[in-house]
Amino acid sequence: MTIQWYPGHMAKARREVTEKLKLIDIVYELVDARIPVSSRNPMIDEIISNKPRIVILNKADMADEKVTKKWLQYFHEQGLQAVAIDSQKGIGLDRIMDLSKERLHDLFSKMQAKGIKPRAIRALIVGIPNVGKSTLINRLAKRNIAKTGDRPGITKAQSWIKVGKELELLDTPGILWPKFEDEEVGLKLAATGAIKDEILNLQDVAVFALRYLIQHYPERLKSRYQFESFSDHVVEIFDHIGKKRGCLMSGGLIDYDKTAELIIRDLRTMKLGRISFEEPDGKE
Ligand SMILES: Nc1nc2c(ncn2[C@@H]2O[C@H](COP(=O)(O)OP(=O)(O)OP(=O)(O)O)[C@@H](O)[C@H]2O)c(=O)[nH]1
Repeated sequence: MTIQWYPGHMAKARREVTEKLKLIDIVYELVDARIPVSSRNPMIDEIISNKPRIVILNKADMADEKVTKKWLQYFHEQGLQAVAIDSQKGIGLDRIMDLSKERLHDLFSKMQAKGIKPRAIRALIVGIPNVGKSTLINRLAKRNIAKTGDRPGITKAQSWIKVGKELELLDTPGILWPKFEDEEVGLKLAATGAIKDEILNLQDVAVFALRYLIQHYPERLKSRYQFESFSDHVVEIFDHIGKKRGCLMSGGLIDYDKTAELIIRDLRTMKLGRISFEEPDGKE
């Protein structure tokens, strides 16, 4: 789903998340491990405020492991707990629970000291479109999704999903907007598939991706597209790939749209391996 964000829509999304925050103990902020900053909501700190939070780097199976490690360190240095997961295969999910307990230990001890009966941790998943919120909810819930029903005393009925005995998730995640006014962020979102292809220029996205690959992953390019001699000029690389893969128009001219499509498809289907598009010590 791609949402067209406009000011009214943003305000509504923010209001909805703020409402939900009142019901929960902890926020799971889902980001794309390949672009952990570009896939964040630009106002997230303000929106979440001082509610406990865990940053979850999803789709870690598609990101460069070495870079993901740096990101985990980066968030740690920012005072945030972070974990890298693959919600499609369910890898790393146990760690979410461990970190949640760790983070909420003091709060729950205080509640107990006040005589409040121990209960499950209540959590809300938030993130930009397509980051994997539903996949994570389904994974966590496994097959035995149990809704605990509505809670009294809240304006809008909310359903909870039980995850074992110790965790309850709000069943509708909070959808937030990305920082799309920044062109480079838009290109990164497009390269990773977070933005629908119809609303962007595929050639721009492919050129952006190629430039990044030339700089950070030249070996992957060389082996995927069999370069005999490798130029680091993006147009020559584009031409080479177009020719090599038969993306030609009548008269033998290179079909740049087709070539761009092929490059992007290769990227998204991991034919070029696990790739991260931003690093904490580099550009965002
Ligand atoms: N490889 C990989 N793909 C994932 C992972 N998590 C989700 N996906 C895929 O990413 C796509 C989007 O996932 P969703 O769960 O629909 O994302 P969402 O955040 O709920 O999206 P919206 O409903 O648009 O807000 C789907 O094709 C998922 O299969 C993951 O950890 N690894």
